[in-house]
Amino acid sequence: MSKIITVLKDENLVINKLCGLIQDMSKKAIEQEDLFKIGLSGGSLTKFLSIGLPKIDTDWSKWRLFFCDERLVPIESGDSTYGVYKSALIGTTPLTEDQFIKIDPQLTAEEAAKDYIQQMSVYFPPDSLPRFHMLLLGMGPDGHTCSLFPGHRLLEETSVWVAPITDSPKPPPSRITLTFPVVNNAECCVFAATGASKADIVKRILKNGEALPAGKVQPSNGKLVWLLDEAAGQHVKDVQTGVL
Ligand SMILES: O=C1O[C@H](COP(=O)(O)O)[C@@H](O)[C@H](O)[C@H]1O
Repeated sequence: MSKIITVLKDENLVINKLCGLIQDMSKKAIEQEDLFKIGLSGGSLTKFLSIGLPKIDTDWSKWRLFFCDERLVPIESGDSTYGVYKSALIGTTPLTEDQFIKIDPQLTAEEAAKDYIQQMSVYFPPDSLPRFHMLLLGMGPDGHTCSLFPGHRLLEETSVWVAPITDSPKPPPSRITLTFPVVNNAECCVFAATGASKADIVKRILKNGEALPAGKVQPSNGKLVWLLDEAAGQHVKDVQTGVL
């Protein structure tokens, strides 16, 4: 695994760098496979992508957008990650609704996870682990990523690509999430975190090496990138690595 930790001056620079990386990865994937398979997270990432993605240069028709995790709520709810991207990206980019691989919020979490695996099987051969070109990840103040929370039994889940969770410590409680074997099989995983509220957890993971969920993201045959602004990265400037 190659690992890059970069602390940039402010959130705008994080957004520019993140979207520049997405542009480069999309071009490479489209050249090689004629399709770009990317996984999106919710939370603060929705804001970064809503600002940055409309400015990039790419062949949008080749994109297929999946969810690293999703909440089992109606699409109209402010908690629906797809709902947020739908309002922010359809109309401001050439993306269309059918390029998003969405959950069915009418299903139970268990049914939705199985259904999502079925939908993924159209794009990934069922007999090996899915290999996303890129996963865009967030990290909560407790160190969770996707809907993989500290101390939760799903951290050990290895038998399915996508798991249901009905006791998420962060509301809403019912969600589905990619599991670690899939996350760590991606070509490139990128964390973007900004603001002083993330400084302590960033230090615990990147400096102290605590085995929190976000710290367990270590793509076995891929690239890991952490993009931080000065506020989030204030305690880790001395552990910056690599060049982007
Ligand atoms: O609940 C969630 O939280 C994480 C982190 O969100 P952030 O707002 O602290 O960046 C997010 O990555 C995940 O997709 C979401 O469901």
